[in-house]
Amino acid sequence: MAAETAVSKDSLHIPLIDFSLFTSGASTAKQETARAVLHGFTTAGFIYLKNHPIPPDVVEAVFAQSARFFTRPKAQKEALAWTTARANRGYSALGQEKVTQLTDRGEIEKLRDGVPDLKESFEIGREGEEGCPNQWPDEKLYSQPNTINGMTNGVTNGTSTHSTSTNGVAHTEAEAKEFKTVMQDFFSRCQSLHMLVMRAIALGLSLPESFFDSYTDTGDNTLRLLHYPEVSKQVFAQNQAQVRAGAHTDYGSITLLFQDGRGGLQVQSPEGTYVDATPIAGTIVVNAADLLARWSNDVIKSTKHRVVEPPAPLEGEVHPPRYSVAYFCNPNSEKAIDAIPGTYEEGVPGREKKYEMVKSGEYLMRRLEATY
Ligand SMILES: O=C(O)CCC(=O)C(=O)O
Ligand SMILES: [Fe+2]
Repeated sequence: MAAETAVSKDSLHIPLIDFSLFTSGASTAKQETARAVLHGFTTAGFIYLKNHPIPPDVVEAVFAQSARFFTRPKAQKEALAWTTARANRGYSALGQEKVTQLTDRGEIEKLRDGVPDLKESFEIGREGEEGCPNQWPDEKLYSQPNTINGMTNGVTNGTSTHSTSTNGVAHTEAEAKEFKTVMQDFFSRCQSLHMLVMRAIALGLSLPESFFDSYTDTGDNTLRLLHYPEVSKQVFAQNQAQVRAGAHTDYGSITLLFQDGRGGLQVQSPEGTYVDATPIAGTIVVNAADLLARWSNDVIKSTKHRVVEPPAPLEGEVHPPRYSVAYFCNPNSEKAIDAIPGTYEEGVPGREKKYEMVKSGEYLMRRLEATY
């Protein structure tokens, strides 16, 4: 059987799918798996994948590098700051981004001032995109000794052995290079997985398996490392509205979400309640996002989700930090996105095409500009 169940509550049923049956199964199993993937996206908007092509040690290395990155002194992280929606790369401090469904800037500002999200993040985009360099620590922090010398936190100024320290543990230039290597490798593995999941969707929709390939091969995607710092239980107790990340939908085609074991991710059920999307070791949570919902004439669902106080019983007063890694996939930015064949029928009431054609990159930019 292709699918077990990962989450089942309040009419929200998120399947747990053995993806190896799609990537290397016999043709019947492959077809069934493709249907299960599509079914998950047209009902819950979410699936969990196990036996996927990204090896556990690769994911572990990404989490280790991410945790280490966030221990860098604040001044260094700020030297790698996220700058513009067009670039969409770099570091965002706690409370800077408020993910929300609102598009009015004034309303977003008000929200942000009220209850900031308790998280910091670092975003990495496709390498080599004209005018949008990644904010790699080895390039930005170590190549110009003066930049780093001006910072408040300890830096050893040697000619070839620049290192930076937090809590006595040095961040070396070699380590910064290793960070880049690990993230670039992971980025391309996730890019390939995006293509595979889109192939499963194509097959599930009875389209040629390669239907989406020319939409997904550039890799105009964003890798986001997320750190939700440790937080006292009191913070949640004192403010009912306090969350680690506010309820939102994602913008692009799909998101690949890797979470640690802490918990706190919740998905909105058809009944409107928020249901725990409990971590399952070795799996990837994959959700459909807004542009894919639009592209599929809303056959596929982009479901709201959020990150709240972890549900696990807590010893002591402080919730430990939580780390997650989200890989936001988008159709190639220059592609025109118009309803997928078979998801609409002109002249059939309730089945008409609902949306105008939109350019992928322009759609994403509009959404990002409203968020930051
Ligand atoms: O940290 C998580 O588990 C979810 C993050 C998320 O939904 C996002 O960054 O869009
Ligand atoms: Fe999200």
